[in-house]
Amino acid sequence: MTATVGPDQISQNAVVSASSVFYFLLLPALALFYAYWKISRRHLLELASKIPGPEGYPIIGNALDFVGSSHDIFKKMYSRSFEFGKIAKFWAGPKLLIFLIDPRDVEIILSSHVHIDKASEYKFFKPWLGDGLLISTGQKWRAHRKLIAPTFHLNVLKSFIDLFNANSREVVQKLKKEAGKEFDCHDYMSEATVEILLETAMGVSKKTQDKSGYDYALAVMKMCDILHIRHTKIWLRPDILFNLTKHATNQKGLLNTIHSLTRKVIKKKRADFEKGIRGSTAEVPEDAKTQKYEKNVSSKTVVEGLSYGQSAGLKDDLDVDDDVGEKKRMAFLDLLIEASQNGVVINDEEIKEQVDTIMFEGHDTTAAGSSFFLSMMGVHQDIQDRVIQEIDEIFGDSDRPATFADTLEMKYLERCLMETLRLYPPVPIIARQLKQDVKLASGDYTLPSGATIIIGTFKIHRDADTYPNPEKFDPDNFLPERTANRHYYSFIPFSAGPRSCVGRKYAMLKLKILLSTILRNYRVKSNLGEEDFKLQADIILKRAEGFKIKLEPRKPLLKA
Ligand code: HEM
Repeated sequence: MTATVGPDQISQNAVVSASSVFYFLLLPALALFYAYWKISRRHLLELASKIPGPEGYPIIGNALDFVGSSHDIFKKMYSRSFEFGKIAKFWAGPKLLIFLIDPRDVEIILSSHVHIDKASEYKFFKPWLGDGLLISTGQKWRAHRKLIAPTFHLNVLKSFIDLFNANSREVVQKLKKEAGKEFDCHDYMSEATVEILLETAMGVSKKTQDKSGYDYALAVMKMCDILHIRHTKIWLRPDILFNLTKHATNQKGLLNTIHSLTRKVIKKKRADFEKGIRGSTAEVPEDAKTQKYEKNVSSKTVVEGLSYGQSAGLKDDLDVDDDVGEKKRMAFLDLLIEASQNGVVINDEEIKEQVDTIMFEGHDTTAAGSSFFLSMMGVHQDIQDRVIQEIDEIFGDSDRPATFADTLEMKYLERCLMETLRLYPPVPIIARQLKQDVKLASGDYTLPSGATIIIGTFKIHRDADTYPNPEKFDPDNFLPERTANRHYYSFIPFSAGPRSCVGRKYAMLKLKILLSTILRNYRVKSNLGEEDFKLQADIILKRAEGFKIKLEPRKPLLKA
């Protein structure tokens, strides 16, 4: 009997033989790809083998070091940092991470106009910040940096002083209800920094938003949690896996909250622009205006060997000569809207990306910096006494607003702020992707092209070779005679070089006014010591337990 073969059987056989061919070809293809991958990495592996670092497991490398809560990971990485010298490598799976601590090596990377590419980890910011200043690179970054840096020039910042005062006074009023109780000051600092940014750099009233600045700040904090999860849990890095998780759904909702505020801000500013309105439309109460108190001050920017958050010896594009005198410069969003009219330098989508970038970079960092400062005042009562004494000498019994000249007199407060940024830098690490080999200055090491370089700001700031007794809060670390003897790159809370923080001067000026206004009205207390702080670094350095302080009113409160 002859067996007959039906059409179904024929097509089944065809499928089987096609898949056999596929697997027959797939295996050699995979083997070839693996061989190519190994050969292409030979150079990287060879140079990496000369760099000290912990032993890792096959395939996953040292990825297990990144398991645990945000606080556990931070604690583990910091304690491991003492096992090695000033350079150490880690393997996050196949990815080579090299930590740099020596300021001479850090200078080579940060001062370079070549090594400006951000590490691939920054790509998780893309759905949020697009190609904004923080993550863009190449020609786009150069053109936009050139456009944006002048909008944070000191002459523009001086025009924000009244708004800094008005908003700081509102914080003092809002804090009234917390007097005498333990509470988390970060909530108040976040809300205030968002609202100050809206009224100054964005030039719109904070009433433009339906909700409070706190809702935006909360969405940003939750977004940072998600990004941190993707950085540390390497299996969540591919979009295809991430999109299957609840984090992806949460991210969608959070980005909606964040982007709806930025869209509203831009719409309002455009409408003002079309009506011929320029500058901030936020209202300043009469008693927060400084004009009648402002003395004639020189436009020098350097105070006691420091230039707004970095060593005076370091210069960047924010330190352009003040020769232009009082020449009018434009605030951030005004200038962007005007530049977009010609459509050459920046388009509408790019404006949105830059607004999102400034709103994020400008608020979460400063909220953390000010919360750590208040925590330090609470812990170190003797140091707080000296800050309060300096402020009382400047203002006496008057409740007048702080002028630019006053901020130059706040020398001890400035040293305390620097010391806070040294011990608790809001951006604890900076990461760059190398596109060519780099020879280091500190020893016979060469960083291979393709490696991710981690500038360990937190660790650099606590290096005993630079700072005697490095874990002690000591504002005298910033006395001119001490800063003069230090390597410029041993204090880099705002990064340094061509990609330094564009908001450095803005942040320092605003923080001086905000913090002095709070301390003119309250004394800070704390039940906890620094040893109780549980640090975590989900993008921005925070206290995992919250920034818990207590406030005691000092005298009748400033008028709102
Ligand atoms: C205490 C407050 C602040 C700290 C500690 C801080 C720190 C930093 C650091 C370390 C970087 C480099 C990040 C990196 O390379 O990954 C940076 C970049 C940046 N910051 Fe800040 N920042 C602060 C406040 C601000 C403010 C107030 C603004 C704007 C109003 C701002 C806008 C930016 C922008 C746009 C960049 C990207 C610059 C570029 O790549 O060209 N920052 N900041």
